[in-house]
Amino acid sequence: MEEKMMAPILEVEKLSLATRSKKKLVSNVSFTIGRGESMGLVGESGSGKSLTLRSIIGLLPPGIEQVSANIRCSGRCAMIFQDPIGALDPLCPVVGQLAEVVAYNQKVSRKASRKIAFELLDMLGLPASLKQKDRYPHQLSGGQCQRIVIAMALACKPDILLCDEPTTALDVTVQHQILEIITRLQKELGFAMVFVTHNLAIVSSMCSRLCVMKEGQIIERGDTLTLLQNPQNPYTQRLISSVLPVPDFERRPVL
Ligand SMILES: Nc1ncnc2c1ncn2[C@@H]1O[C@H](COP(=O)(O)OP(=O)(O)OP(=O)(O)O)[C@@H](O)[C@H]1O
Repeated sequence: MEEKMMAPILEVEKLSLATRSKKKLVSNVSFTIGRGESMGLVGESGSGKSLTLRSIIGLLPPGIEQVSANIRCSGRCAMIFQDPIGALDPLCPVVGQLAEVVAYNQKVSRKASRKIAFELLDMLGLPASLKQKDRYPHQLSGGQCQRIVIAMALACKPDILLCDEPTTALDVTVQHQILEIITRLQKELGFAMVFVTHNLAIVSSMCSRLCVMKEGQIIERGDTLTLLQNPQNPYTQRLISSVLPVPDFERRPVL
């Protein structure tokens, strides 16, 4: 089923990627994202989700080549990676790093960039103490580092945010807080989103549309809830049936 069209902010047409030795990694991936829209990208490990996102932002790893693609992005694009600590420079205090991203992207003075960085700290619920004493990434928790990374992405004033499993490395309660922050910010700032995850509960609550990838191709796509309720492709059916149900503690017999 082809997706419904809003004013597109991103169009990916026939994206194919391969290694230098011509091993196909992503084949003919196409999708369109409307302004403010959220699309989930799910599928087995190694199916090409991360490489698809990296292609859009032009950050393919060395050794991977774009064989074909027509990518049209009519706005600013930012990306949040899976490993927040790895995404930060370990040798540079975090507020300094954030201010640098602000200064570079918003073309403002050093002083103004620090002020904007402080506003972003507040927006992301980071400790006010960071304003008095900056800290290195290893001195923050994983959740705090991911908030810094999100703040950096927002400093680019993105029209589209690419999220590559942004909560996978975090514990479940922090995952929930980060997802709430992303949802709130999307409502406030109106950016579109492509959200890569293995978690179908996350896509069902955050994404109106869903693409399922397998072996480098999109094998099924559609409105998220319709697709999850009525998957057509046998792989999607297996993916959905492999989700563990929440235990029904009420009915569990007392041992
Ligand atoms: N730098 C690289 N060099 C060679 N092959 C790579 C490289 N990075 C990824 N690949 C291969 O490309 C394919 C797609 O990888 P990708 O990281 O996009 O998968 P993914 O769907 O995001 O997986 P996961 O859910 O585990 O993150 C995989 O077969 C992977 O082994």
